[in-house]
Amino acid sequence: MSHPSPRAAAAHLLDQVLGEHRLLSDLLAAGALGQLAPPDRARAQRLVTQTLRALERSDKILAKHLRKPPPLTVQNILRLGTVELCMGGDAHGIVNECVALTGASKRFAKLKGLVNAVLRKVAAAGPAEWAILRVPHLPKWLRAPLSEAYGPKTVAGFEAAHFAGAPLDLTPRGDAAALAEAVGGTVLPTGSVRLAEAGQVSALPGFETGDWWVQDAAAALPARLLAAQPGETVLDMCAAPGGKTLQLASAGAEVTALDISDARMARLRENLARTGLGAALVIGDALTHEGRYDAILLDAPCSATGTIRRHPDLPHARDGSEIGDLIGLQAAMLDRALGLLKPGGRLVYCTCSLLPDEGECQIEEALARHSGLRVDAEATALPGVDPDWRTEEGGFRLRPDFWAERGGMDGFYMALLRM
Ligand SMILES: C[S@@+](CC[C@H](N)C(=O)[O-])C[C@H]1O[C@@H](n2cnc3c(N)ncnc32)[C@H](O)[C@@H]1O
Repeated sequence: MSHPSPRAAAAHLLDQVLGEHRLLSDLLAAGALGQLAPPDRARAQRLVTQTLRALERSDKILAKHLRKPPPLTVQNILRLGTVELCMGGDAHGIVNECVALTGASKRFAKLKGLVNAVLRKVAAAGPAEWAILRVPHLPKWLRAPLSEAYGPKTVAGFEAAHFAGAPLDLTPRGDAAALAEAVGGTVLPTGSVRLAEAGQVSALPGFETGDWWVQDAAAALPARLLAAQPGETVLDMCAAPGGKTLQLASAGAEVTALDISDARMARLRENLARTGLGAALVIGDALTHEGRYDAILLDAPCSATGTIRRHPDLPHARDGSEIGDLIGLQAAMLDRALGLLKPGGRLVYCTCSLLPDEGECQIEEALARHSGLRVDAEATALPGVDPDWRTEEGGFRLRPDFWAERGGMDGFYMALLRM
């Protein structure tokens, strides 16, 4: 059986993201690139993410050469080819394969000539036009609420960070400096280790022995804020795939890792096995979970709008219509979690969202609902954390435009609550 080329696989993924509004992470987890060898898989993934990041630019360039948009599949082949051509790819190979991809389908074969003619024009003039086009904007459903919350200048900074993509961050299990030396990375002020180029993660030194795990520097901070102590009982309430569970377990806490998704829990199990760390795994609903804990980490399901650097499909696959339900779920989970704390217990609430409705506002509203609840603002004075990141209600807000010179960070909100 012949395997698809990385370009063919990337074009098919674009069809599913842009036509069926599927998330790339779901498609990949379901084995969308399973037929490809690891280097081809990495190449297909790179092609699709760079095309999604630059969609606005490619559409602008293509619009000059098309009287009306072709069917989505052909449009996606053209987008893929345009982005590759404008980013310095080999014109001959790109044009030929895009024409062949169009011809591979009976339905679209008649458009081979169009694809050939358009991409030849793009190859000639596209790269110069590309260089002067603006940084792609977020779609309106997200740009409007972000502009209202942060102002248009800050949102432009987010967009620049999204367009630049993300480096690879590792959370060390032991000494950060030793890990940085072993993998050729740098130690960030908050203790994560950053590599400019991801490469093949499983080939990095210390992968097999579980000396580190992949986790954005921003995502590593909620567990540091909770500061679990050896022997404490800690519930990681929405745990999978488990970056934060690993941090809590490596601090010596007795961790219960709860998540509703069987498939995501399987990844948590693999991560624990690789690192040799221990946690009790429970597949279940946070809203009905019982127990009593010294500390709880609630990394609630959210719009994930803080992770667009890494997931450029999200603004295109989503339209914001699910956010209202997510906000309701987050508040219900927060209330449930507070009821599971032992007297004097503490809870970190966090979301990888840029929307204040899923962060700052959740805390303000929880404080209004629960008398005796307070935010521990002093706890945000963690090593490497910039005081400017602190927010009025006592938590902190991380943004993709922070640390721009170092390669940015994911957007995140977090606060430590005490009963
Ligand atoms: C933001 S992710 C968690 C990421 C994780 N904490 C980490 O650091 O790797 C949110 C998780 O919430 C889980 N989830 C969604 N609804 C849930 C529910 N009702 N009960 C428990 N888990 C739920 C999802 O399956 C998802 O894994």
